[in-house]
Amino acid sequence: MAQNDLHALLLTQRVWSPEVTRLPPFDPETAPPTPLPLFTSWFAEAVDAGQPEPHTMTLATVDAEGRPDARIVMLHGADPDGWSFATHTTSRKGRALDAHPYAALTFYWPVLGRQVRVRGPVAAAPEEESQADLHARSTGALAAALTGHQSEELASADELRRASAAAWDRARENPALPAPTWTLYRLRPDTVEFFQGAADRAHVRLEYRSTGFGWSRGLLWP
Ligand SMILES: Cc1cc2nc3c(=O)[nH]c(=O)nc-3n(C[C@H](O)[C@H](O)[C@H](O)COP(=O)(O)O)c2cc1C
Repeated sequence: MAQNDLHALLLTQRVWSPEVTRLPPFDPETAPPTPLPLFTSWFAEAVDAGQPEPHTMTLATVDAEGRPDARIVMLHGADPDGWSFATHTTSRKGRALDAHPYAALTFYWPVLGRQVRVRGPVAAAPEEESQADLHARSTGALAAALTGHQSEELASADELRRASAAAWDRARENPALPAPTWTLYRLRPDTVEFFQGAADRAHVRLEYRSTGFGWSRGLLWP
């Protein structure tokens, strides 16, 4: 596609068209004093509104050289200990988290014009907990974890097909097989920001800030 076509196409695109998006009012005065209940209710509302894959999020990290990177991962849970996700310690993001154990998560739920941003230090869960979390998931999740080598250079698509087929066999034969580098991480938030889009663009941004003992809250200009 020529550059001009792309530019023209971009100009035809809209965010929050009324056919796909409902923009609920959000009064920050009525928000709970801590971010977790609000996240939980916004997540349930995204599910109810038919948001595809609401449990996927962007995980942003910073590597040893101070360079940022970001990719999609799945949310495994959110509770008073933090927001959790799982990956290989040996992957690019795993190595970045080793160098800088601090990350940002971003959720985008366009059916409701909502974004949630969570930032804070990240810690790996104990080995047994990581493996239990993996074994509670699907055979495909275990097969993918057992395939391993995440982020390493791949010589050919054939090599992956063979490794993946062998991993599926092992996962089916032994659903309790450990995937040693697969690790559950928890991000304990310093800040959690809730963004509610508004048709007149006077969007609401409510940021919760951890004080170490509890939470303070404030609005941000959109
Ligand atoms: C919808 C979706 C969900 C994903 N979930 C995960 C996940 O939970 N864990 C994971 O390690 N990679 C997941 N990935 C793959 C990552 O986006 C990424 O390609 C991979 O983890 C390698 O990233 P890295 O090289 O930055 O470490 C997912 C990708 C997509 C598109």
